[in-house]
Amino acid sequence: MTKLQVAIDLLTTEAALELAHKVAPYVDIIELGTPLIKSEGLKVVTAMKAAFPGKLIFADMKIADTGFLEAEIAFLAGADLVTVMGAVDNATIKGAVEAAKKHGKKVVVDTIGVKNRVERAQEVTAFGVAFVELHAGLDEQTLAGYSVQTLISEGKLAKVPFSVAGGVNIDTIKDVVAAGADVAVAGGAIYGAEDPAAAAKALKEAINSVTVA
Ligand SMILES: O=C(CO)[C@H](O)[C@H](O)COP(=O)(O)O
Repeated sequence: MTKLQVAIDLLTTEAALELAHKVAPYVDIIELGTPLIKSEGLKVVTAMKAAFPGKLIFADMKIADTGFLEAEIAFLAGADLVTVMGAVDNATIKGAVEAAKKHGKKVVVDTIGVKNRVERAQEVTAFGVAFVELHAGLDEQTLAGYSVQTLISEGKLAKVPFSVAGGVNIDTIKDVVAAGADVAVAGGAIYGAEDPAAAAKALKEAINSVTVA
């Protein structure tokens, strides 16, 4: 079953916790977005894990260097999953995976800016990462011609564990599930909704309505 991940791209711990309390019944993974972590520090990760010990806490660190060190500080703060950039040196990804093994946690590779996402997804999967995030960032999503369908097609081709992130919403989430994604990531479609709980519930129901062959 595809998991639903809420990406919290808000800027304060208070706002993040308030949103998480509304949507937690419908999501499997709570992501603390990169701007949130940069704004609040890793104490937001600690606060979220303390509030939701039964949820997977995803720290979107977007690690680009010192993979072991940066992954370890996020794991020690309470993260279950951390992101490392797919575009960086393999040594950084392998270092983060080593830290994950030491702490019994997981690494996700984020493919923002990667030219050949399918090939890179296959390469980094061999390093022992949990899954690869086929991802178009918030800036890329504003460019003319952007479509989340590109990421969905790449997921089908890659044949490795993957998530899709980049404007996933109620109109596209069933395609994400049908493509075999392990995780569907929704940020703006939840925190930007008038009723975030209703939006998260609808996304979860859409996931549940799809049976993957
Ligand atoms: O990691 C991110 C930006 O770098 C976002 O959290 C991710 O893209 C999901 O948010 P949205 O659904 O609004 O695109």
